[in-house]
Amino acid sequence: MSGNQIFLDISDVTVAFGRSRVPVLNGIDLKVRRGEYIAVIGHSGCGKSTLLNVVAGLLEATSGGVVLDGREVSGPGPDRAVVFQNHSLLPWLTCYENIRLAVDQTLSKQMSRAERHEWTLQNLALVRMTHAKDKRPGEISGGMKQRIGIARALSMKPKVLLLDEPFGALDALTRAHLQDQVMQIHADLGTTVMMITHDMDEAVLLSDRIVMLTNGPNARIGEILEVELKRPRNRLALATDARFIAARASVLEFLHHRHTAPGLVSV
Ligand SMILES: Nc1ncnc2c1ncn2[C@@H]1O[C@H](COP(=O)(O)OP(=O)(O)OP(=O)(O)O)[C@@H](O)[C@H]1O
Repeated sequence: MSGNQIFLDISDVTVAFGRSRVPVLNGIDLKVRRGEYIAVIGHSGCGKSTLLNVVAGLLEATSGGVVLDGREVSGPGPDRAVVFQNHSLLPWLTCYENIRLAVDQTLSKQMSRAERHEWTLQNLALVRMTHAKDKRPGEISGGMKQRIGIARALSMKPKVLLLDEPFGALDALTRAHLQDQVMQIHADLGTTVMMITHDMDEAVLLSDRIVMLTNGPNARIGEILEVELKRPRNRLALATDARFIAARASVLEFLHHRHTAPGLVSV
């Protein structure tokens, strides 16, 4: 990938916690194009959330760094919106107000009050939650809360959407439904996405590339799989698609057999 194609540049990121100083992540190098959908997969505890937190600016790398659209990441910012597994909506605000708060915090200089109202409604519509705009988080399902969380993140017009196992706590049907919505939003808006998942099917269905981390400590990128499936993707058609099955098998094989063999890849 040439220099001017790189939108998100994760460069030689090493993270060590505490006294032992044994790095959790060691020398993570990843170059992401604008609009690319990246999944990060690896065994529990290998450092996926740690990597996402470094990109989010919630955690400082021990060495190495992250550059987004030419600017060094040095703390959290609205250009990197995060959606966590456990929806973090404010329970005393309605769905509309949860999104509106984010809009007011990030876009009040660019948009008038009326425009911010319209933009909030547009983002509710984007995740098909207009009907629940006046409900509070306690009155809606887990899947609906995640949809509001995604709408809130997108409403900030982030350069990168960071998803930390966003569908992990949902039942299979709700999960499938939300994956389809995220695929549609990615197609419509061209958002650059970095998503952590444990789910191989999800990784293959949604991503352009799957970054597979070796086990920690000292986790590295073991392999990067290019998912060469045409978009739009249809989950039913893909279930019997030989390339989908082969990509899934490749991730499975890595997670079962090759996760301890740190082969360095250049990206
Ligand atoms: N703030 C912290 N202080 C000390 N150790 C930490 C801290 N955050 C994470 N770790 C350790 O770093 C390692 C990687 O954690 P991380 O949450 O990034 O893994 P993960 O791959 O996201 O795991 P999972 O898939 O289970 O969510 C773990 O051993 C964890 O205990």
